[in-house]
Amino acid sequence: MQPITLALAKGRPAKSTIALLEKTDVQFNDFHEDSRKLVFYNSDRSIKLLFVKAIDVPTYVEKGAADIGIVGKDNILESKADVYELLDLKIGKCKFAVAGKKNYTPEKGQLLTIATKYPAIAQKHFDKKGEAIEIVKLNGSVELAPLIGLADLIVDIVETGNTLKENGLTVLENIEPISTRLIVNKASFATKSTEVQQFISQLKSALEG
Ligand SMILES: Nc1ncnc2c1ncn2[C@@H]1O[C@H](COP(=O)(O)OP(=O)(O)OP(=O)(O)O)[C@@H](O)[C@H]1O
Ligand SMILES: O=P(O)(O)OC[C@H]1O[C@H](OP(=O)(O)OP(=O)(O)O)[C@H](O)[C@@H]1O
Repeated sequence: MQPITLALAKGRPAKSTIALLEKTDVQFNDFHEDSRKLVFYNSDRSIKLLFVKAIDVPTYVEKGAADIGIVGKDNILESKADVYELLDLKIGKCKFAVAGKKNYTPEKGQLLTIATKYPAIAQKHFDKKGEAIEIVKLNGSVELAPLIGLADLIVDIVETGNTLKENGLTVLENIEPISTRLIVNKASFATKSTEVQQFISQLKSALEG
């Protein structure tokens, strides 16, 4: 058996992912999501875990720095990485949506300004609809943009809807559902097929059990 490297996204879904792994034979004994350590090993050192920023996970996997990645679909879509997506872990569930002020209606022929942390996803959504937009890239608190006239609308993650509600905004259009996914490097899928398949089947059993 060859060792495999797993890139796990920091952030909200990390705890649930580790809890899922704990239902398999894969245990990272000294792992803690608040740890400042970035590299962990399972007990027989057959799996090396890299604990990295979510948006970087698809890059680690595409470039072969990790064989497998566990990360939100939002980051997979935004990175446009060329990887295989093989399993939905059904955790970290939320969705992408276009949101804005209630009853927002643009002027005819108006070039919409969209604030978002996810420019590639926003661009793709409006390209599909054949609508030209201008993007304002923000790194957080995106809901503020329509309130202060920085943008007409936002493209962002919605989970409970509380952030929109508390800021007087509403979902105007659903884009697509998001959850945590398992991705695999294309070369590793061929060269480490046994190890990758074994890891995936363990996770599948944990998900079903
Ligand atoms: N309400 C939510 N808001 C944002 N992300 C969510 C939410 N619910 C689930 N997720 C998932 O959690 C991931 C982000 O978690 P979190 O916001 O903790 O990350 P982060 O490390 O703070 O990210 P960033 O550095 O981009 O702010 C997303 O990639 C998404 O897949
Ligand atoms: O529908 P809700 O349950 O309210 O969750 C959605 C909110 O959570 C995320 O923000 P996050 O907390 O990551 O903060 P940020 O604005 O700094 O990105 C997301 O960008 C929304 O703002």
